[in-house]
Amino acid sequence: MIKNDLFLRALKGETVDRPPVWMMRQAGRYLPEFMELRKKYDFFTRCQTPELASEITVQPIRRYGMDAAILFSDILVIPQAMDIEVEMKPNFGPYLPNPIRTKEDLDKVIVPNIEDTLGYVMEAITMTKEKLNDDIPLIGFAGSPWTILCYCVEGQGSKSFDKARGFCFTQPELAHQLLQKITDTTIAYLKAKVKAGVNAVQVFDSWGGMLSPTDYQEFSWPYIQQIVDALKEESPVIVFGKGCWFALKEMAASGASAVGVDWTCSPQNARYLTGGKITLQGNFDPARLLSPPDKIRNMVHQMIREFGKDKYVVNLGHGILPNIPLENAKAFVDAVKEYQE
Ligand SMILES: Cc1c2[nH]c(c1CCC(=O)O)Cc1[nH]c(c(CCC(=O)O)c1C)Cc1[nH]c(c(CCC(=O)O)c1C)Cc1[nH]c(c(C)c1CCC(=O)O)C2
Repeated sequence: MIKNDLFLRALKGETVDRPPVWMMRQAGRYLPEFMELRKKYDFFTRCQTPELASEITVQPIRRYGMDAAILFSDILVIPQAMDIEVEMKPNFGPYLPNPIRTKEDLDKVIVPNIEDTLGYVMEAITMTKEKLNDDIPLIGFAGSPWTILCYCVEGQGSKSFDKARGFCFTQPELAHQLLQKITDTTIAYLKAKVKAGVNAVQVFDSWGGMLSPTDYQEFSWPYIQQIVDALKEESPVIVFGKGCWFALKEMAASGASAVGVDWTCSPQNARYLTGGKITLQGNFDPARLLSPPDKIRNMVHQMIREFGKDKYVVNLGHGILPNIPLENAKAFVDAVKEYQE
């Protein structure tokens, strides 16, 4: 039994005194105690060493007391496990030296055995659960197949992922084969995470908003739906798509427990588009955490009033920025905890 189960209750749509709060990318981005570890260990060493990954996961909890923890890892451990080389270059971000562009490239991509390739993630979950001591739930995550394809084809981050979209539109059969391999791997991976102890899973479709609504229905949504179908009996699933307000209706009807919203969609519009029944998560503009703490407090209270305190998880509309002052992140979490109707 989890002592503070506010987050899990909100995912079930139960009535709560105040909504739960956590922040996307809360682990490993802006905390000084994280920057210390970052100096000593490279990125994938941090991911692959359960002692480090679990420590980084609980750092923000110790400091701010969020209502849920998210496991420190990365969405790109999936292509890595599929035999696609992934590097994390300092001051550059992800770099995949052999991107997938042809049938020959695709044929080399495997659907791996999860225990053999990603067993270290399960060990990190076990160790994190021990550290959390059942105080709060632990969230596991994966990228959406489309978002993973973006990196596999582009070979690096991008403002518009033109090569990835071009690959889908010139070689759609190959694109669908790659998306299916990623989906099969992701389903096995998330099931293993649930078995290892995570209490909910979130699918990040960070680049879904790069697609037109029509192309989204072809290249992103069906694969997320497969993941929801495969996981929903075993765990609550949160679906988050950046820039995907046009897909909120499908997301709400998918069987997911909650739907993430970014800050370009108002709470009222998000409730309208999702039909008012499903739990929503979001949607504070991450750059708004640069406002003074008093302003943050007022804006958070306003946001809760607009979403409503029930069927709601307070979060940012995307990941926290690395340059957010510590007291501003604290003001965000505290504002939720002091909220009263
Ligand atoms: C698109 C995406 C990635 N990774 C992720 C996404 C989806 C969420 C989103 O849209 O923000 C998800 C992610 N990445 C990381 C987490 C861990 C948990 C957490 O941050 O709360 C999570 C949930 C650690 C990380 N992943 C990465 C870092 C920074 C690198 C480092 O610490 O050396 C961390 C802490 C590297 C990474 N990984 C990725 C990029 C683009 C980068 C470089 C830029 C950046 O800092 O975000 C891919």
